[in-house]
Amino acid sequence: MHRVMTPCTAQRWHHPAKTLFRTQAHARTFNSLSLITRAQDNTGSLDNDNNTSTEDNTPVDGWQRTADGLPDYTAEPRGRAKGVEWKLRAKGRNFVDFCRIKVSGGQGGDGCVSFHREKFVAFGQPNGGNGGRGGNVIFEASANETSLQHIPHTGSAPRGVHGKGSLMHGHAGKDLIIKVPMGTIIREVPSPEKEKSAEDEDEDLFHKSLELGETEAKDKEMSKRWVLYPRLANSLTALPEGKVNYFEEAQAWVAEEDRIVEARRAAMSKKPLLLDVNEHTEDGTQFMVGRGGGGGYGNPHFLTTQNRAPKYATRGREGQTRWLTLELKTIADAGLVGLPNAGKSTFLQAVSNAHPAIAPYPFTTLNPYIGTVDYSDSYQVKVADIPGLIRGAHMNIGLGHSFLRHVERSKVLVYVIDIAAEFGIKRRVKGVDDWTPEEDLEQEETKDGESASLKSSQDEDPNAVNAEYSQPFEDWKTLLDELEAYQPGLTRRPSMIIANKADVTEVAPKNLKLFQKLVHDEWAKRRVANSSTTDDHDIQIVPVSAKYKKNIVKVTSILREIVETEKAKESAAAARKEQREREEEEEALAFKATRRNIMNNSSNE
Ligand SMILES: Nc1nc2c(ncn2[C@@H]2O[C@H](COP(=O)(O)OP(=O)(O)OP(=O)(O)O)[C@@H](O)[C@H]2O)c(=O)[nH]1
Ligand SMILES: [Mg+2]
Repeated sequence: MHRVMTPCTAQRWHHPAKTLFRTQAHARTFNSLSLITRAQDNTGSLDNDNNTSTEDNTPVDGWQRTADGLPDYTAEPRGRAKGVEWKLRAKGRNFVDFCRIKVSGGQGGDGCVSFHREKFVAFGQPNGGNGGRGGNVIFEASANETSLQHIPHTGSAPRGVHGKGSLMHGHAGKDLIIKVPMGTIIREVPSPEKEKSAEDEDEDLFHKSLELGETEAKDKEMSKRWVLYPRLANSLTALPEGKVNYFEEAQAWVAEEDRIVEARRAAMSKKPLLLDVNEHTEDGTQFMVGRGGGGGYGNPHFLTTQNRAPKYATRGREGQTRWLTLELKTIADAGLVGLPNAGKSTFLQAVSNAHPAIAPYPFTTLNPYIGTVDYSDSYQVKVADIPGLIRGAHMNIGLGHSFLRHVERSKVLVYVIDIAAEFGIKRRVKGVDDWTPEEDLEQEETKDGESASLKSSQDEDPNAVNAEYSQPFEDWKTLLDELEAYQPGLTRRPSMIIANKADVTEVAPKNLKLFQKLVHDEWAKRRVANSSTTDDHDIQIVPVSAKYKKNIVKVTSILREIVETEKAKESAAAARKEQREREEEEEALAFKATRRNIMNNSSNE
């Protein structure tokens, strides 16, 4: 069975037949209708109302038109350019793989002050119920979620229900369950809201007392923690001489309990929360991230042998509030890495039944996309297609490198190289090549005012074609450099190269030969340099045509081989770790037993 997971936004830019219409039947109807309209337009035999879009040149479907008024599928659709610009401006900050959320557990329900009332029972016992606990905020690992798009900015669980008379306790607030995709890292961050200090609170109280009068302000403050029986406050102020103020006693108890709860909460929040929902996490595992506040006590809680009619109850406690950042690092077996337009999405479409956007302009893919490659024996390999990488991505050029986090967790790196690329000169990237610190220094040293950087660029002719120059090789090196700049050691992962667009027979075979030679030389050099740490694997280069699905099976079988080897290595390492831990535990137990024996023997003597 094919299973494709994709963020919703990634599906936005498809072939028009896929974007505009829900079903293929709709698309077919539209295509046949539009063909009829076009045919009629060309013959000019029909001056109908339907072709207003071609008349006033405003295409209804957003695609640019060719001179003869037909949609130009090779050009970037209108409106999309804006989307790309926005993405480029935001440098990946607006990916749906990072978000911040404020979670707050629900407040506890208030306790109730109530007394039993019955005919001939004038002064019944207190019977106010306790308030219910506030709801918790819970994150649940879900294999069905693929992005953080659905995560709200604030997640507040509902409060507990208040207690009622006749000892009816309020029920607990419902837990708020937020589903998070596998591969999410949850971190607690400091609150951006300014916390009120004790001085600020005093000042607030002072202002309130100016507004309301001192006693009223105090009552209001007290009512934040206490539920008082009507007219209790008056009776407390006019307490006859010699009568004990039980309320003060109750306040002291509650203050002591508050202190303990605060200390426990402070101890718990000392270490900021850090959760990793990774591939070892089971689907449906729940993590409590915002604890609901406890419910308030009803008045029977304050019943003592002396005080038979407590006329106060407490309010529910505030729930726990936390600020969390969620970062999604897609978990895939293989990550496709390549320059824009190399054919990553085309390859993914060829090997899986994913339908990523494919178009001949750069940055077609704006969000990571995952497809599953299915083998005949039901084995599956998850492949992640990420946006194109360009030189300088580590300096946040292009879409930046924020999306590289999606290959960070891939076991295998698959470099997709356009083997038909033929420029002959080094591609210059704005912001990377225009300026270097060395150029600046040279400029300073130049006395005659002529820019040294200009001179140096004149000295070496950029258009000079080097016999050993290979654009695909330069592209591959760019990818390696960018990955290394993002995370040192990333390129040491098991990897393979897809030499895509091998169907372009004019250039591809010639390019491939040189590319293979240069890559093997470079790889050998790197293996020597990193001999202590590099896995001793060679890099395989497979020429394919993703567009025409040629040589795809070879790639998928090599990919499976590498993934299986890696998985076997991982499970062997996990088993070794488990064995070591078990041995350590047994050793510790044996040591304890021996010590106990020695102590027993010495006490017997
Ligand atoms: N001739 C030929 N063209 C190909 C092949 N694979 C992809 N293309 C074309 O290359 C262009 C870019 O393909 P995409 O799959 O969108 O490239 P991408 O690497 O995903 O690009 P970005 O998403 O922008 O990073 C499209 O016009 C494809 O039709 C191939 O094997 N042969
Ligand atoms: Mg793409």
